[in-house]
Amino acid sequence: MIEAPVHPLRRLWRRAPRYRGRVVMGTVWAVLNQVFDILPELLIGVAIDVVVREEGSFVGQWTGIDDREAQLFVLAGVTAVVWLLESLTEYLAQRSWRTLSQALQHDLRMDAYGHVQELELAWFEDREAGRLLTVLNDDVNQLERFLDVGALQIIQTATSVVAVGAVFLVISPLLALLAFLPIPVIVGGSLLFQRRLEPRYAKVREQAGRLGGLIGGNLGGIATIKAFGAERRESLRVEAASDAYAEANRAAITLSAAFVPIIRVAILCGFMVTLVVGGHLTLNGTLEVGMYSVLVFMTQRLLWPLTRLGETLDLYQRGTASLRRILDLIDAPISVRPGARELPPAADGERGRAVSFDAVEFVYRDGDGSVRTRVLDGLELEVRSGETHAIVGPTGAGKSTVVKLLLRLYDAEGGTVAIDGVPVGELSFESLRGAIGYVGQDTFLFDGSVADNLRYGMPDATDEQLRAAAEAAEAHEFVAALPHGYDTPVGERGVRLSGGQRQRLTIARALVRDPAILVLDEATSAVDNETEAAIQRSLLRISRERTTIVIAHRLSTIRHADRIHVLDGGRVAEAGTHDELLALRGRYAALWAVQTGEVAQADAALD
Ligand SMILES: Nc1ncnc2c1ncn2[C@@H]1O[C@H](COP(=O)(O)OP(=O)(O)OP(=O)(O)O)[C@@H](O)[C@H]1O
Repeated sequence: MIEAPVHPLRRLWRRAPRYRGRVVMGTVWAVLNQVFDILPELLIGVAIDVVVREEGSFVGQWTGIDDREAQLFVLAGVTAVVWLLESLTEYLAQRSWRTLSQALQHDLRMDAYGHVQELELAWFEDREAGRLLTVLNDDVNQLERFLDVGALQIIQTATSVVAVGAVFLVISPLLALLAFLPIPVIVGGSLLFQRRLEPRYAKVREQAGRLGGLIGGNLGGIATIKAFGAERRESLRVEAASDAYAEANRAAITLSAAFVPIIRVAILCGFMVTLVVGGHLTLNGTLEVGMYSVLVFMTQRLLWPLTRLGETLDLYQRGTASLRRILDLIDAPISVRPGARELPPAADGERGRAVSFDAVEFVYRDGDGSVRTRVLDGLELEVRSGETHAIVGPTGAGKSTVVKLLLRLYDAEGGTVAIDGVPVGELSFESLRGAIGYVGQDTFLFDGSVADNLRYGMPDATDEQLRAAAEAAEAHEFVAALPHGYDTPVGERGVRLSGGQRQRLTIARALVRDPAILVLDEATSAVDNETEAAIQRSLLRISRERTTIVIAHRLSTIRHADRIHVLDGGRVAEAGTHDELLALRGRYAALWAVQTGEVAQADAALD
């Protein structure tokens, strides 16, 4: 049996018990406010009653005051008190709902963002960052609007229908029946509207997400767009997405705009019935004049707020559609969860940690679990503490994947990845990732100063530690020459620095934490010869004190490694020192011949 989906408001109610008291209080203020809001209209009827009925008036009987002038003063006093109470409860209701909506939108945004950060990398690969941004911003704002305005409107409308209905019933059950006749039509029509509007709003949100995703992606890749002269093409794509968004909105608006005029007709019928039938009853003496005027006013009170039902349902629709997306994001299951263990203290005199891959299997999968790419198939690899190992192999062999499994950016599907014998899955993320200094292919820097970026993995690092790390990565010299030294802003993603400078800073950033294991994934792939030589020199220095794993295409950079693993077909095809591998005359020897051969040919061409 398929379980019916739980309504998003119910899901919210269940997950936010700390807000329940505030929702109840906000509702109480809103109900009281509506009651005080209706009372002045009753008082108008009472005033007319004073003028028409002389001594026998309601106020006269109730207070025992005969003088009609005095009766009017009493009435004015009561009116003043009612108005004051109406204003006060209005203030309290508004304040309750608005502060509630602020607190809730903040919490939901933070819950969603916090949860998204916990999700594994594979989850992000199936989604566009811009779409997530839309949920975290637009959807949260939409919900805020509903709580600010819509929730209050719903409570107020419901209260006024019930309160006015009660007054009608007391005064004239016949007229109550007649005045209420349009209500089923209005409510039924509204619900019908709502049902037809819902898919249209879902489409609007969907298109907003697509548009956000496209623009976010384009702004991130603006340099590539410019380099390929693709501005016009991208403008057209954004235009198409923006058109689709406007079109989706148009479809929703066409329907929602028709709502109020249709409801007005129903209200007109109810109003005319009260006017004519009530007037008739008054003329033949069945109904007091004061009562008649109360009922005419009350019909307005009863039916007019229902014209807002369309707008309210609009807010409700948008709000719940957004809430569903936010809650779905918060409830997205996390599949790569941290363990609870800490790494045991390093053995005496050991500066590094041992790393091992034992029969490791790994497959990249699509969101539905189907195989996208089979990468590792029984990988065996061991790095002893303090040694420097290199992983080489043809492009796409799975070298980067190996280190991503070590960092647990993904989880292996079979076999064990371990540090000092402890499977990485059992370690807390702090312990695991705190032990590893990772320099990826993508030299991502954050908007901030050089020092901010260096401190990223260790916020309380001293200036001396930053400088030592920068020196080890041969970055100190160029940083010192920047206009503000370590305080120079690097720009978003480090755009104000050269590729080589960024590369050296990312190495320094990893070193600030003095990690037991240093992982360099193609750290010299995008740099000039001078930078490569600088990184080579610093590598020799920094790798002495820790375990180092280097992934490299240029074999010259890793020829001094303690051991080189040649990855092919999902496993280590050959392993040994540079000399041993050359002697083997296998894959490595062939790769080496190609690379050195190229150098020899280039040299020959230059001669
Ligand atoms: N997120 C991903 N989703 C699906 N397939 C992926 C993903 N990342 C990598 N792959 C695929 O997995 C294989 C191994 O990728 P990996 O990046 O580990 O290779 P590599 O040996 O580091 O390559 P290179 O030397 O080009 O950097 C490749 O075929 C790649 O296309």
